[in-house]
Amino acid sequence: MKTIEVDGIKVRIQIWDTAGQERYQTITKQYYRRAQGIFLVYDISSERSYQHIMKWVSDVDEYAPEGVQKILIGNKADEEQKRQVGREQGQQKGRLVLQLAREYGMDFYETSACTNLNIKESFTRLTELVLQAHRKELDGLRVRASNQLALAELEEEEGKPEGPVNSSKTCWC
Ligand SMILES: Nc1nc2c(ncn2[C@@H]2O[C@H](COP(=O)(O)OP(=O)(O)OP(=O)(O)O)[C@@H](O)[C@H]2O)c(=O)[nH]1
Repeated sequence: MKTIEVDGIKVRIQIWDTAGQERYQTITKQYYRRAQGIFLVYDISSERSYQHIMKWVSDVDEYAPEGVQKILIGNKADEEQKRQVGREQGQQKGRLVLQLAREYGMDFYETSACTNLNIKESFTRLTELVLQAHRKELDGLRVRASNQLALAELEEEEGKPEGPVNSSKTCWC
């Protein structure tokens, strides 16, 4: 659990670090179901880790809720001398890193847990995206609720007898 401030609002976020290894996949997939935001992380010094990103993307598409927010992260940016995946050069089935991120609607950051590069920024951004999505969903619900209310009022109005009810006029004696 961590509390961060986004747009002046204090937000408590729960962070899960899922295991990357294949043998923990069954457990990992269970975490997707309740996720609101996901970082897809590769290691810039490992082309192999970048090649796995597409598999993570398709798992997220399959197991995470529809509106889940995703950010692509190239970690270990401090390991420049060991870099195998460039921001521009890293290829994933012919797509460059930035192209891949754009195609899947993901923001992209290079980070370093060692030097703290872009750590706060990426967490703040993901939280911002989750809040925005949440607000949109709430706005949608509000519009739908007020439409239904208006419809109900209209139906009630239509159900009423026309004109004012005047007891003296309805009396035949
Ligand atoms: N140089 C450098 N090393 C890092 C960075 N982030 C993590 N590491 C190192 O990379 C190794 C693996 O880190 P983990 O945090 O265990 O990676 P993980 O992705 O959670 O690994 P899985 O348990 O397989 O999912 C450790 O030795 C870390 O110290 C970074 O930004 N820069």
